[in-house]
Amino acid sequence: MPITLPQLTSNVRIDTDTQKLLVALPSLESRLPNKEPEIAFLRRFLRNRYLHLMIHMYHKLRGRDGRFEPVSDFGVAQAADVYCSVRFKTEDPAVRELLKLLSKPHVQALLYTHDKIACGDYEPHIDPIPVEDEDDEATVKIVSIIKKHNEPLGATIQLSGETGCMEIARVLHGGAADRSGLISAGDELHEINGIGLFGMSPDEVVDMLSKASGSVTLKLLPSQRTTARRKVEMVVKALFSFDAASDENIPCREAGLSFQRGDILHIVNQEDAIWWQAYRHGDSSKRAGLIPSRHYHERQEVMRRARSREGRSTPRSISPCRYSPKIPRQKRLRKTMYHIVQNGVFNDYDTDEIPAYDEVELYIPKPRHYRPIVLIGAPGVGRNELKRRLKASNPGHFEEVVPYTTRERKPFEEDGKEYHFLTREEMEEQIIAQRFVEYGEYRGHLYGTSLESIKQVTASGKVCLLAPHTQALKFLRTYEIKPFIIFIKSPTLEKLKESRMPARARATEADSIRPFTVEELEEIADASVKLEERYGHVFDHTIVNDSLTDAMTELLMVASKIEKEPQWVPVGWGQS
Ligand SMILES: Nc1ncnc2c1ncn2[C@@H]1O[C@H](COP(=O)(O)OP(=O)(O)OP(=O)(O)O)[C@@H](O)[C@H]1O
Repeated sequence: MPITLPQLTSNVRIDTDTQKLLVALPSLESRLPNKEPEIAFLRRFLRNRYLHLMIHMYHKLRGRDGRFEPVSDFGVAQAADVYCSVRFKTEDPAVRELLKLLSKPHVQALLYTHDKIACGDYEPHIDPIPVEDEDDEATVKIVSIIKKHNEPLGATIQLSGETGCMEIARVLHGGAADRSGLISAGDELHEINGIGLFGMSPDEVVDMLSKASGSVTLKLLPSQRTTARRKVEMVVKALFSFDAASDENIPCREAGLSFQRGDILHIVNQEDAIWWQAYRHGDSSKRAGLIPSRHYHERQEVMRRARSREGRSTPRSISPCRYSPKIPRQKRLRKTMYHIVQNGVFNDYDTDEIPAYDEVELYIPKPRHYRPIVLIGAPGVGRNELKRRLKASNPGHFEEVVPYTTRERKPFEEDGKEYHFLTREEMEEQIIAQRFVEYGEYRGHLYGTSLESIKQVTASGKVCLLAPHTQALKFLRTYEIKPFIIFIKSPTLEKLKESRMPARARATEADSIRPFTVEELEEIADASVKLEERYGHVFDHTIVNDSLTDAMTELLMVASKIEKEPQWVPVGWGQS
């Protein structure tokens, strides 16, 4: 394809050296008759306006026409600084515009060129790369990696602000680069399979690397940094879900590790403040990917919450825990015995805390010392029904706690059987001492579930069953209690309507059958979604209570599993 160059215009002065060359061209033509097209190209080139502008600039810089003093020679680093300090303030349109500008390759190239010139680094020079010289082995390293088809190199690459060279930003644990043991963060990457990378963008290099398979040879200049690699390995439960493909800030999407809330991850590297490295538990290759650091996730979440607060027209919505279907009081009394009292102590669990990762360890079940099973769910979803059925499936093995009350004992009641009876003063004292996981008042009497009675059931060698209010979780999730929390989830509204029609509701207690209104069912479905959103990170298992038979089968299966199989628990719980 012919190359057309802009023609020289009259306002650019041709320097004397170029003039001499132009004058010499005709004699060159006569001596090289078969090179006419090349000489014609050279003529056009020598008359090109941009060449003369460049020569003009060169003379200026060399001081022939007076000197320019640069204000700074680290524009690239300054731009990177600015980028990092404002990258999270994306709600501001001016910041978004700035980030866009700073990410443009031509702006980066301009800054890079500026810095080179400002440093006086414009003399042509070729880096000596004494590859074959044994004495200089430490200067350049040639690494050959056998890479499977489609296998990533396992390293991220960036353009160094300091040197302008392509460099290894991080080596991903377990990847091809890591397995070679020869590639480190900070190494300059100069060639891939003999092809020089000068002038290429990181994306082009990544593309080139991903296409290469079989033996891939890299020429690297070792990093001068003396980073003793800190080997930290930590097993965590992810308390949020992450989709690498939709994160705008991830340095390399392909290197990201997407995960779901509840997944168990092995974090193998936390050197980077923003991107940690982890592999999923059970992944036999142990090849790590990038995951958001705790700090980065918290910042993102704070921003997301702030945005959603701005976008909300009504004031802060009430906690899903406070949702409760409008069940006639009399019937409610029979079933739940008491209402939760809102109290400052409970409120802080639902929560400004941002769940990120919970460090976990394996808990090995012990014979005759079972973790209490806690059924959590929207009021009316069926927690108590399932709890009753589970107890009925093996009454000698499963046990409910005996609640406390301040009401008068009836003649047929035994203290410690139906209730533990306390005076109001005694019970209030115990409430203040935080001995109750939940309590409430009904018709002038206090009712509550104490931590002590849960411990007693466990100590008796039975599985303690609880169906408390969500806010009790704060008191239950302790090393001493070690609850296994099962979320009883509402099915879709349509399915809820089908299964909860009075004719179909099959309660174990005949008097607990009650008709639900459509409004109540809507509240159950809605509260269930909100509960899962807010507390999902503490649930160990989820059962959708659509068909009672299916939900029961699953509950029995889970209950048997937790007595036999090791489980991930918060670190510290597994010790005894
Ligand atoms: N899967 C189901 N199909 C049909 N009916 C169900 C199902 N699960 C529960 N029910 C019925 O729904 C009603 C409410 O259940 P349950 O009392 O267990 O709710 P809950 O979650 O304990 O709520 P509350 O806190 O109000 O007691 C009961 O009549 C129960 O029999």
